[in-house]
Amino acid sequence: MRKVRGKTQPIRLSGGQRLLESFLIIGILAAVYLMVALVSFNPADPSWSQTAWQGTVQNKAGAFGAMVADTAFFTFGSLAYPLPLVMLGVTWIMFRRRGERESADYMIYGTRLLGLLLLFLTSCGLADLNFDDIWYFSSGGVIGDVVANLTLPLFSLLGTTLVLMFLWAVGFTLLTGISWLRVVDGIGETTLGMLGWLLNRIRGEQPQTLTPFAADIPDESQTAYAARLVNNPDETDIDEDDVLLRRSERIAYTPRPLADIQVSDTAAEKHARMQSPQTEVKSSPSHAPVQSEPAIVMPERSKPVTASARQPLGSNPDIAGVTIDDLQSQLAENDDYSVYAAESEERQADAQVVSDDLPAQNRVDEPSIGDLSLVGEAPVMSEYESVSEQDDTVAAPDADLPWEAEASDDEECLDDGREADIEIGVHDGMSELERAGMASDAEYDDDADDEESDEEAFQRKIREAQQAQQQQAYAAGLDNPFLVKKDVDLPKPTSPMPTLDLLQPPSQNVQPTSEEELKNTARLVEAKLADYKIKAKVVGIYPGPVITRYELDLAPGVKVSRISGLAKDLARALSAYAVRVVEVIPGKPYIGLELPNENRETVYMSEVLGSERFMNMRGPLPIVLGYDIAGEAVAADLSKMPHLLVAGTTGSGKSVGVNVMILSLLYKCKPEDCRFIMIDPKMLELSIYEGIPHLLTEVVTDMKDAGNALRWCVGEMERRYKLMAAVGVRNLAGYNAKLKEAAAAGHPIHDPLWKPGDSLDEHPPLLEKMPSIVVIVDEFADLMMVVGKKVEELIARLAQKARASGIHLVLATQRPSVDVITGLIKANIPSRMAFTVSTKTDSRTILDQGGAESLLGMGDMLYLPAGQSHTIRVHGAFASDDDVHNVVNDWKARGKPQYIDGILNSDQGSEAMLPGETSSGGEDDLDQLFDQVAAFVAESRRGSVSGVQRRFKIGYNRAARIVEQLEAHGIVSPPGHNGNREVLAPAPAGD
Ligand SMILES: Nc1ncnc2c1ncn2[C@@H]1O[C@H](COP(=O)(O)OP(=O)(O)OP(=O)(O)O)[C@@H](O)[C@H]1O
Repeated sequence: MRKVRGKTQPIRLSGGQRLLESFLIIGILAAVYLMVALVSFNPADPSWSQTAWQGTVQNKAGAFGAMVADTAFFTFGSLAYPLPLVMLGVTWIMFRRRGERESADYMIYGTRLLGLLLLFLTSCGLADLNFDDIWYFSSGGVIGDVVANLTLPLFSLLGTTLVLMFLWAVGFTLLTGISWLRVVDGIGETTLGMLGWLLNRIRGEQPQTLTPFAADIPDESQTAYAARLVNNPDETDIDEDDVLLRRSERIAYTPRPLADIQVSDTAAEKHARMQSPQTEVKSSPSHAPVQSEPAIVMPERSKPVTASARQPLGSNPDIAGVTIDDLQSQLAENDDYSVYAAESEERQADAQVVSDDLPAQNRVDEPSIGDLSLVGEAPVMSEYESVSEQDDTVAAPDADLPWEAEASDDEECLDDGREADIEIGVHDGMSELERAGMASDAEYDDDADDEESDEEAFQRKIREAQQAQQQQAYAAGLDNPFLVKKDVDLPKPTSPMPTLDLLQPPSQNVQPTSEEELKNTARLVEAKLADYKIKAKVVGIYPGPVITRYELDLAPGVKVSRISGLAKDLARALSAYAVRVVEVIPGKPYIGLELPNENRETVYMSEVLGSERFMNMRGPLPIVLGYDIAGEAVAADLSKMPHLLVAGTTGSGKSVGVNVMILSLLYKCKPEDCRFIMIDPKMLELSIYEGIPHLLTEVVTDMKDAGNALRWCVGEMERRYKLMAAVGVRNLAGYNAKLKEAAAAGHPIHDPLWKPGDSLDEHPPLLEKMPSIVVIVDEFADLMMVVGKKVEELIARLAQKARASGIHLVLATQRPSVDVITGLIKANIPSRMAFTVSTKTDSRTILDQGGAESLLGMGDMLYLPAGQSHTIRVHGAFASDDDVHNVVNDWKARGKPQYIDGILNSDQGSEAMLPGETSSGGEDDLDQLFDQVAAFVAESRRGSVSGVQRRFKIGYNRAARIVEQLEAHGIVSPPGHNGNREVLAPAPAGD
């Protein structure tokens, strides 16, 4: 069954699907029945053409079966036998298409019908002419009789047979749409493949002697030395390392099938990827020795390829004409490839002269489309070739744009005019190669920097260790320098805000994909889609830091859903980790196919933070996310989101993503602009921020406190709303602007909500600037589990109203299930960020659409901005723990946090209470139900929270609080080992 892969079918079928499935079942039944009837046909049974009044019916399908079989034989003759198979085939085809709602193409239906008719008529006619009759039926049935009778007088027996055969072929094509040319191609290809295999096997058993420098050097058997060897066969003092002096059988090279050759993974993968149907024939093993001939320059030739040889096969003019001794001495002198690279320019010039003189077969040509099979030959490259290959890319100082430099050559070798149609994208006026090139130029400098910073870090640690030792160690073992907190003696930074040098500098060491490889992949994509009968043309290639997008122009009538369904098959066919299909590219009539790059670049946070886009952002809460597929920085404003849901499986890069957001805020916002409440059930991820002046309260790790913190936010939100109403503004920015304006005008605004007695002041205090508050919850599912439904209500309440009051939520979870990301939460949090998830359902839970299951992990994400339906693929920026530490220490040195005490208190005042909740605070403020619960507990002798919850129909939190109050009043004992509490109060009298 051709199931649409990657798509989970709905459990219940639609109306049409039900009918089709019933049709399938009935079709199978009818086919089986007909088969039984035909096979057990007995000419003596009563039927349309036979009369019998008595006796039992012999046909196993009964009297009806006998009639059916008789009719079938009468009509189609011996061709009645394949009828059940045809029936089965037709029902199966109809059934398997049940998921595809293709628009009715009457041309196709018409040709199919015509084809079927032709097939029937010609098959019956041919059977009638060529087969023996069965029983009393004509072998072609009545149809065959008619056809034969009509055509025989016109064409005679031979002519009729020929005409019918050709018409049969026409009918076949009309019905199935399979081209005979393809059939012929297929047969040819299989035959060639088998011949090649056979030849390979045969040749594999006969070792071949390959002679190096075949064109220039006389066969060694013709040399005087060889003659001496022949004369003195016992001579043993031959230099084993000398390729010319060794006996020819010592360097005998036995060609083996490619699969047997030990190759590096990369080479094997490349070979697999590059093998397109068109190139398979060309890559027949018979080419191998011929192609590898120029490469047999070194004795090391037959060694398996080493790591240094994992380079794409390309032109290699340097190697031509250089003698073995030259190369060996160079290698001995310069085992550092960079030195070799420095010399390559000079040698290139020399080599160019020499290579012009060389015989044609000794030159390695530019790889062209037809040479794709050569890629599989990578294992036969010598180390020298790969080194000089590196030279080609590394030592091209004056070629700014390597692709452009090679473009003219490439255009020449692409004789196929359509190549020019493919646009290889450079979105930002700066190609992928340029970026990587710049990064690799900077690499050497970076190395030096790295060394410096390592040294600095080391010395810093030593200093800290000494300081720690000087301090009185308050407990043995706790004076370990690695345990001591680092916030002592931090020098105060001089810059107003943290600088980018606190972050790891970008250092890319990634070989970008060549233009040729991209085009090859594009062709492969087209070929693979053609295998699935999808006609599409690659019209644009956009290489990015992590993936490359191929834009496809689909043939008219091809539905994009077919390609989406094939995502996994395509990934397999293209040997890719995952393929994501972008069904709609806004503003373009194409679809996108996103394939992971072979070499993935890391997106460093310092790069993205330093981007023009982020630098120029003016919003109140700017954050960076990473790079988009084209390598452009993606930045957003949290205040516009205004809340964000982050989800992805464990290890997908959520925490790094959240850290990047926090760091971006720390880079742009002062504590008076933005404050954080961080909730971290995992106790590891956000605790690192403890002590920065932006915190409103210490990082919350206890989930009960987390509930209180959210409650405080609700109270703060209500307070802010009242203030804004009193000041007459509609949002936080307006409020802050108005305060500033009033202060500048000499009329600072006093708190209009202040009442005497609220504080010890005589007059209402002045209103102060209100910062935005960002509430970050690192594992939201934990919070939901521990605190329960209340959290959902608090979050929903905050999410609905908090936007204007400048309170923003960032909720991260690794469990994107509907019990965590509930409808209520989803409806109120419009911005979503999905990292890799395991299933399409999870992706739908987060984004309301699939796609996140095809991401590549390590910060690869889909970002759905508020109010949009198109996701943006972003490769998340990477911030290491050291980066976070540095920025945190920088802020810690600038100031201490001023925590607000009440945030984690359970008594938040009436404003933070949810509907139906009552305030219950400290010891003196007993819950309204306290007396009743005390009476109940004393009477029932059970002091469990759940008992109180059930009896009084109250939430867990409140019940737990009341029970704690009972404990404080000595009515119940503290919980024992098993969590049960003993009732200490005496039972009521009369019990
Ligand atoms: N943007 C990125 N670039 C490169 N590597 C990344 C990126 N983001 C994450 N990683 C890598 O993935 C690893 C896991 O990331 P992270 O800890 O953020 O995952 P997580 O989803 O938070 O997992 P968990 O839920 O278990 O904490 C990181 O240690 C890092 O090596």
